[in-house]
Amino acid sequence: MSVNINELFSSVKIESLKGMSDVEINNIHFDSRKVEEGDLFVACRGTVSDGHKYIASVEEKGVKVIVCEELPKVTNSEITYIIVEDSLTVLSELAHNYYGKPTHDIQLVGVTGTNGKTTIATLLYRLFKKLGYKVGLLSTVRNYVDEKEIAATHTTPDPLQLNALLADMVAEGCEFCFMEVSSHAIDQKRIGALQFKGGIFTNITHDHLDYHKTFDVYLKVKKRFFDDLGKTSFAITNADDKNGKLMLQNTKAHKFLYSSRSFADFRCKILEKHFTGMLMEIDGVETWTNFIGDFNAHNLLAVYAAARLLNQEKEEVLRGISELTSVDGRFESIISPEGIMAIVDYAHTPDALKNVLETIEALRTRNEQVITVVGCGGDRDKTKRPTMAKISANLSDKVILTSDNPRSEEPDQIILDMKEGVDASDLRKVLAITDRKEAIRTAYMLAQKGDIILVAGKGHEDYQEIKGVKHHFDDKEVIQEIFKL
Ligand SMILES: CC(=O)N[C@H]1[C@@H](OP(=O)(O)OP(=O)(O)OC[C@H]2O[C@@H](n3ccc(=O)[nH]c3=O)[C@H](O)[C@@H]2O)O[C@H](CO)[C@@H](O)[C@@H]1O[C@H](C)C(=O)N[C@@H](C)C(=O)N[C@H](CCC(=O)O)C(=O)O
Ligand SMILES: Nc1ncnc2c1ncn2[C@@H]1O[C@H](COP(=O)(O)OP(=O)(O)OP(=O)(O)O)[C@@H](O)[C@H]1O
Ligand SMILES: N[C@H](CCC[C@H](N)C(=O)O)C(=O)O
Ligand SMILES: [Mg+2]
Repeated sequence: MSVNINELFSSVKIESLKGMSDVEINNIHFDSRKVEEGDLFVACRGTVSDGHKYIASVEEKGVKVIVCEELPKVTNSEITYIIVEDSLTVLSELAHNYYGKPTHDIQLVGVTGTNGKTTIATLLYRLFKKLGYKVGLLSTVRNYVDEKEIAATHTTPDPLQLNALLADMVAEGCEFCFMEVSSHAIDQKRIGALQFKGGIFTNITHDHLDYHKTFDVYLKVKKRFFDDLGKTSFAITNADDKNGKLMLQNTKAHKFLYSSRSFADFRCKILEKHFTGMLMEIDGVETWTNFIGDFNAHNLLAVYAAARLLNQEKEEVLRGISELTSVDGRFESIISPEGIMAIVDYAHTPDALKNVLETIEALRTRNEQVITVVGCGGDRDKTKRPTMAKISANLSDKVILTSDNPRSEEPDQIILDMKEGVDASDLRKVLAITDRKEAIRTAYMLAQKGDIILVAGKGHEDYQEIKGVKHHFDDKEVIQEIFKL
């Protein structure tokens, strides 16, 4: 596709320009390795490197236009240089323009928060499919352009992939798209130019402090998503989260609260809890749901609120919600022939782990043991390691500390970092087995009929990244093999 740069920059603030202003380009790239002759390159400053360092290499490849924050010392007269204040912001605008401003033709709803994004976005996608619409989904687990599945590499894709997917959805006739908005995506302006019909806030607890450094910065980054919503959008927040209301403090959007308490615009109550589901009262109507855990009651209420604000009929929405089932790797249970229950859950933050273990605790009927198998990812927030081990030991009868995705780190060191957090009185409950499969096998050997094994942290993931290499690994597959199912 060839595009004139005047069209491409129609909505973009340019600081200065050197070279021709009327040029046609083929593609936009922010990675020098992908640039081909006739393309436009946006030099972005990143967390590890700086795109400005690769300007010479894209010039050699025959790039036509370079967008940068500062001119290189030596410029090439055949190239147009466009100087901008912030390349990342401009990249997202160019991507949106290049793909025909897709969010002007689809109702886009973003979900942000530490936990619950995949659950809510996926359930909204499934609900709207049930309601008869063509729908798009952008999530950690997978992306969908209506029924066409596209593998996901990030929770929120980069601006080029993101807008290409949205344009695909528009071309396919999708009326709605539900997407996860990660804090990294807000900070890196991946979603910069998108026009959202609505935003949903789930909760904010400890995660990603490796990237954001402090909780306060993390909070402000999340809030920016709501600050930037337009006047005709809606913003829905969890009033039961300590920072729920703060998120909407400066938004121009119409504000709505969801909560288990009576003052909220959207309310729910849990009437009964079972291992197979919960009987809830949602907006005054008794509704059976196939989910368990107070956190899932909040997730379902957020789904309900968004569907209602997107003008869907109350009864149809509630009927649809009662038919929904759990999302891949989120509280999925597998029972062994002798009656041992394994639960696979993507809990990879302290709050998620606490919620899942408290949910299990609330459902325990006899003296079953709870055995938790858990690890923490390498090259990510190290400060959550001791807390996750402490929570596991506090709320389980036995804990096997193991590997998650160690990435480039030493697996045993991650386990040691975790173990530091275990209370002295709980140490006797804790084993350390580096190999995740062996850890799950040991949990099975320690378990008896009726016991519950929680395998936390990897959920839907089908790989384990050790020393930078991804190996096939799927918690559910491993459990099925060990259970001889
Ligand atoms: C830390 C982080 O988020 N990094 C993301 C960021 O990369 P970066 O800009 O920091 O990359 P960089 O290596 O510093 O390079 C700077 C610039 O130089 C360019 N470059 C670099 C090398 C080269 O040879 N040529 C070249 O042009 C790069 O393309 C880039 O534009 O921008 C890239 C494009 O959007 C992302 O792919 C990349 O995600 C990395 C791979 C990643 O692992 N991110 C994770 C942490 C992430 O984003 N996670 C969240 C989920 C979190 C949650 O669950 O809540 C997500 O949304 O997936
Ligand atoms: N509303 C919630 N509040 C707290 N914990 C939750 C909530 N919903 C889900 N969880 C827990 O968090 C885990 C991750 O849920 P989910 O994948 O929906 O979150 P996410 O926000 O998409 O995570 P990620 O940041 O990795 O994309 C679940 O497996 C469950 O343990
Ligand atoms: N979206 C999360 C995924 C963590 C999943 C866990 N299995 C790990 O690898 O650390 C993150 O980027 O922190
Ligand atoms: Mg997710």
